[in-house]
Amino acid sequence: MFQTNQAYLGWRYPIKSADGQNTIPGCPYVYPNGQGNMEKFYNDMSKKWRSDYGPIYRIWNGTRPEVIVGCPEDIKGIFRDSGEHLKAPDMNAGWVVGELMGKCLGLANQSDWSRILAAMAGPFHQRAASEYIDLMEKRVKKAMAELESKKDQLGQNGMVINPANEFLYLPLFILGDILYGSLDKEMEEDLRSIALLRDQLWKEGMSGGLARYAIGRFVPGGRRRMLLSFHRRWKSFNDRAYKRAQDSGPANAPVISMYRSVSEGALTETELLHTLDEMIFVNLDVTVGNFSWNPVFLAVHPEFQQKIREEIQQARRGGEGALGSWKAYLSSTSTLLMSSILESSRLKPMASFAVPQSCPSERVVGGFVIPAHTEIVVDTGALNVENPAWGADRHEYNPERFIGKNAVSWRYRFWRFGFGPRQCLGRHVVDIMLKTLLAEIVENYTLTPGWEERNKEHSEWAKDPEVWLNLAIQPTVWKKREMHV
Ligand code: HEM
Repeated sequence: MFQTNQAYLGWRYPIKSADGQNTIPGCPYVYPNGQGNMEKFYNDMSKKWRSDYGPIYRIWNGTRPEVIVGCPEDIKGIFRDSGEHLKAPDMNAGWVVGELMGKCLGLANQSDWSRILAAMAGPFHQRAASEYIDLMEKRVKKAMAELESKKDQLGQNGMVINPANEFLYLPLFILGDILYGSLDKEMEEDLRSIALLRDQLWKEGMSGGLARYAIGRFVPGGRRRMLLSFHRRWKSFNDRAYKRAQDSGPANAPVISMYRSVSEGALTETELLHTLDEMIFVNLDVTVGNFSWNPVFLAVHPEFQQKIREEIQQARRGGEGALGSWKAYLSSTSTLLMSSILESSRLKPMASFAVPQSCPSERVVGGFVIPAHTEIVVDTGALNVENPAWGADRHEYNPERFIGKNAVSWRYRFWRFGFGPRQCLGRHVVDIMLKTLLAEIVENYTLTPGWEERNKEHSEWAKDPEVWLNLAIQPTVWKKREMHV
């Protein structure tokens, strides 16, 4: 059966070199999941596959082919019209993932994409992002105070911190405040507990098997019950949040206009709930994972900690060379604070592979003819780290490489929020969120490594094997700085 599948899939999805002589290299199909998503994300096979097959190759996500690419020239040819791309249905992960977010903005195509975007983008425009700084600072200070209150458990000589544990719900609450108008205690608790259920379902979905193939829908049992419970609770939470915002919340809470779009027929209820899921839950993991490496790199590099601290002190004083005000500092994209976030995301991209998407027309990529509608995936490490354009020190942590440079200069060689006309909707807001949190930490604490084997290169640092994204597990020691005691 395996041989037949392999031969059939090769015939069904031919990908040949431009001269027709060679077939694209890549992994053989393996029943039932191919190389997705456990191999691709959880086990992060990127280095091995790159070394086995070269810069462009094919894997199987279930029985769907995915072409992996990682050269800037290829990325440019593929993503210049990303607004016209087709996203893989349900991320090629199967029906459970589809039930959670299959109709969200990030997986919608072409005219559906523009329609959902028009209804959901309002709160995430660049000009809106800095308006959330007060709200973010309030949430960050609350999270830090909670951390301080655990000091006795965590140790007087410095707290051993795993940011993924301590700040897990911070982005959830910040996004909740933005979307629904300041969350109350009950809503916080509700969101926290729905997030736990959602996390269980997501893991099921990503593990494949019956959660991938449609037949699994008809298998009674725990998975179906969990899904039903999640759908019921998620809808009920949003309906209540909408009603609260309408009756007594801020009149401009975005949830109000989003619900209005549904009643006016511009958006279906499922599109609304799936996009809110994407914004709140999918991006909770993404944001925490992305943030988690920052304290780890800074702990190993006290010299950059100190430089960022000096920059912060100058901005606080509003002195010469500072950016006028604290909010202007947090909004700026040309500070060392921002550069350190960029450098950490460069060396530890949010995931080893991007979400699959296909071009509406044939493309010749790396000498191979990729037929229209073939799903393409970016190998983020090949692009962000291995590409020689980053220079001889490309494997080193050096935030200053971004200083004085314009984002256009790394447009197709740095994967973070996607490429071309279609990119992450939350990018402006999330950058300010990350800067607000990191500034608070660096200003108030000195960070040192808290893990064994400190002399290991960062390329050997393990990521959390239980999580599909790149999530740091190296604990750091945070010691309160004297001047603030
Ligand atoms: C550091 C954190 C984050 C990273 C690294 C990140 C990265 C990404 C990436 C790579 C994409 C896919 C772009 C593509 O189509 O190729 C994306 C899409 C998206 N992100 Fe983010 N994201 C982050 C946080 C957030 C947050 C907090 C939100 C909340 C609003 C958000 C909302 C979205 C949405 C709605 C899309 C789909 C956009 C579309 O297809 O038009 N993201 N993000």
